[in-house]
Parts: sequence; structure tokens; C-alpha cells
Amino acid sequence: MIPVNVVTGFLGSGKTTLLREILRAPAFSDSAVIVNEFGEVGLDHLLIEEVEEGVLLLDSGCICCTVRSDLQETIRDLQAKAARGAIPSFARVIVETTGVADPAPIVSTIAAEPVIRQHFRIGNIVACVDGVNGAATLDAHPEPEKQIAVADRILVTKADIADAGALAAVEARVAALNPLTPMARSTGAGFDPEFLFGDDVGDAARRAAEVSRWLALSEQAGADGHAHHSDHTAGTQSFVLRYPDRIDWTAFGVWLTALLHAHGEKILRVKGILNVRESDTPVVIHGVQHVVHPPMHLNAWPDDDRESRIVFITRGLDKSRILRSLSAFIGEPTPGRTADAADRVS
Ligand SMILES: Nc1nc2c(ncn2[C@@H]2O[C@H](COP(=O)(O)OP(=O)(O)OP(=O)(O)O)[C@@H](O)[C@H]2O)c(=O)[nH]1
Repeated sequence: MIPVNVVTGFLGSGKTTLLREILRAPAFSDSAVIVNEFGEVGLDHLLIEEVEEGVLLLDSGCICCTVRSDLQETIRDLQAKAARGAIPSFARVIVETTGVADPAPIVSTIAAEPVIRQHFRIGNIVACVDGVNGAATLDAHPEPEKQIAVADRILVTKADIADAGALAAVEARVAALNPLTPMARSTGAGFDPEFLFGDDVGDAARRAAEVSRWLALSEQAGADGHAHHSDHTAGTQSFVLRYPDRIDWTAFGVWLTALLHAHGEKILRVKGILNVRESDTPVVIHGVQHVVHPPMHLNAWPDDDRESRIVFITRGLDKSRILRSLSAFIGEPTPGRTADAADRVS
């Protein structure tokens, strides 16, 4: 299954700059990059050959094409061309969105298409956040908040030109919105894309590393426990629910499906590691709004903690409502742990 990664970020946040770095990195030469408009990317000097209309082979070995009609069609097209040898085969797809795009519908577009699902799976959502203007952009526009909340990796760009205070302020805002997502800084050049696409949330071989990473971040978030307030982030909450008893997987599945059906647009992100009755090893769940990735079994627990832990980032849906309805399905949460400092209101 080929991962489809999404690069998002507000206008001018450094998406194209990042794309150029990816196209230069030899380890990523087996990528297919899909951009909205060619001109924007300024790839001309990299182009060597137009294979078919709209699809170009770059001298890095990458394949680049534009979204002309829709994303599903573009992905199906790339797959068909690779299958008949018209373009080289590729190991990953990277989709650059426009700056004001909401990445969640893009993810559901990919996840919903049966033909695409035969060959592709969702990879990482990467959000670029401007290290200079990021805080002001978050105050002025609603899009970046959501881009950050749904991201699997966050890149704070322009670290070379941002002053230390502005950079720290942006990072604090990002951490308040999405405390469990690994974050790195970039200076526009020499950035190693491995951080963004090396491990991904859907990669069966690397899933244990990915889970350990966000569990460590969740513990740290609980220990730091800071809060952030602003008009635009009001209503966005992130919290971790813990359950001591083994969970009935079927009951949980029914609950999660019903929750996402009723309130999907308010659940920006849900991730969890579950101790289920049906298995001695944990099950990992991942959701972005209405889309739930297929649950994954880990071969072993990543640490000594055997409690089920479920992380939510919600907007306009209160933690107490989720807690009440989930507890009705799977029993009471761990006393004292669920309402601890890991509960933060952004
Ligand atoms: N110094 C510095 N400049 C950067 C960095 N990242 C991006 N830039 C500059 O910021 C400007 C915007 O960067 P782009 O990569 O075009 O941003 P974008 O997100 O693709 O922009 P849109 O296509 O408008 O959404 C360009 O002038 C880049 O050269 C960085 O890390 N450091």
C-alpha cells in the first residue's frame, strides 16, 4: 500500500519551499508529488521530460503533476501510468494543498475511493506553520488552527529569520492546539524530510515507534499542563481519557462509529491505544473527523502501562459529553487520571 501524505499550511507558510527540499533529497526520489498549480512551485529548472500531459519526471527522479480535475482522478491516473510503465513506480505520494484548504476532506476523499483504497493508504498530514507570522495568522484566520489540529507532524518554518520570542510563541500555540504531534523547526534549506515521512501513522512496520512517540508526548503534555486562550482557539480542547478495565472492542467500535457519525466535524483528531478483551496485545485507533483509519494491532505493548488511553482534539464538543457517553459503553475511567493536568483547554 502506497502512503498518500498531505502537506498543508497557511498561505506563505513554506509548503512549496518544503516540497523543493523533498524533491532534492535522494532518499525521496521515489515520490510522486501532486500540486495544485505548477507555476507556483517553480519547478521548471528541475524538469527534464514531460511524460504525458500534466505529468513530469523531475531530474530528482520524482514524478510531479497537477490536480487538474480532482484528486481522486489524479491519483488513479498516476497509478495507471505507473502500472503500464509510462512513469516510474513510486513509493509514496505527497499532495500539497492550497493554503486555505481544510486537509480533512482531502483525507476522506482519498480514504473513500474504493479503487484508490486497493493500492493506497493515508500517510502523514504535515502542517507547515510560519515561525514569523504564525501567531498573528492563528489570530486572524480559522484555517491554520484546524490544519495544526489534524496534523501528524508539524514543521515550524522560517526559524532562521524569526526572532526567538516569536518562534517560542508560535511553538507554544501549536503545542496547545495539538500537544501530541512531533514538531520540528526548519530554516528553509537542508531539512531532512525523514522526520515528516519516515514513520507514518498508517505504516504497519513502524507503528510501534509511532505509538511510543505520541504516548511519550501525551505523558509530557500531562506533566507540563499549560493552557492557552484566544478568541480563535476558544472551543478547541485536547484531552486524554484513560480506562483501567479491558475494553469490549465491539462496544467501543459501535460507540466510535456513532460518535463520528453524529459529531465527526467536531472531532478534529482521535487516537488511542486500547487494551481490548479480545487480544493480549494493544489495538491502535486513529481518526481524522469522519474518517477512521483501520484499527491496527501492535505486536507488543510499547511500555508497562496497560491502561487504555484515548486522546481527543475537539472543537465545539465538550469533554464531559464524550466522557459520559464513552463511559456508558466501556465502563468508568481511571479515577483521578482522566481529569488531571493532561486535560487542557485551548
Ligand atoms: N528564510 C526563510 N524563508 C522561508 C522559509 N520557508 C519559506 N520561506 C520563504 O517564504 C515565502 C513563502 O514560502 P512558500 O514556500 O512559497 O510558501 P507556501 O506555503 O508554498 O505559499 P502559498 O503557495 O502562497 O500557500 C517564500 O519567499 C520562501 O522563500 C524558511 O524556512 N526560511
